[in-house]
Amino acid sequence: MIRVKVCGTTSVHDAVLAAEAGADALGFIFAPVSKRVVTPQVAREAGLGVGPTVARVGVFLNQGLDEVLRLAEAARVGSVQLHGLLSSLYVEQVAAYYPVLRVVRPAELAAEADVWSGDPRVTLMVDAPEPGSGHALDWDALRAAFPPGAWLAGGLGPANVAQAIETLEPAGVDAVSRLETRPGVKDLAAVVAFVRAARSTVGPSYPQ
Ligand SMILES: O=C(O)c1ccccc1NCC(=O)[C@H](O)[C@H](O)COP(=O)(O)O
Repeated sequence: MIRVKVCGTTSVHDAVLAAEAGADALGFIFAPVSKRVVTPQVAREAGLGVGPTVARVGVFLNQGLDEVLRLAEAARVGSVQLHGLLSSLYVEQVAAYYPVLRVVRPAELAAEADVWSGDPRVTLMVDAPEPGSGHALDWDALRAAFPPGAWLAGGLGPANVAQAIETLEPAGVDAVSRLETRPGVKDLAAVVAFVRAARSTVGPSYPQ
């Protein structure tokens, strides 16, 4: 079944709302440059508010190993999502502590898929070059290179997520800007519609 992640959660209220809408995972952004940055304390409280079945993911952009591990621990997230220009060694070091969603641009996909193929600690997520920008990718152009098990992000929302899933069969989808009334504040109707639209698809045809 397709996994659905709602990113950019900045309050306990929005975390509960997304969980009730059926999200499998919530993203908490700890990159200081983001308009959706959240404190580890709020992320931790939000995690306690949604119960044990909703995964919590700490989201980072070009941040040092110590900072990633410190914030992830303080927030009690279960996995981390790594954006940016990062060495394989760095990703390995983080993966020694947390399962990693490694975010790659379309141009980097083939090389990164080679590096991480068969490594259960690292899952690829293909996203637009600027995270959280709402820019959709050219799914048809990605079709040949999209690896089984990878996730998809980039401009996904209620109106296009089903089409994206049908085209690329990702293992999971992730979105933020099309699910907000303003940066960092969730639009309940959009979150509900996004989860519903993703679930309306049949999901990946390969074994998970
Ligand atoms: O959204 C941000 O502000 C952000 C900033 C820095 C690093 C990551 C960020 N978001 C990460 C996400 O997982 C987004 O959901 C993903 O990039 C898709 O965003 P969108 O195209 O707006 O749906």
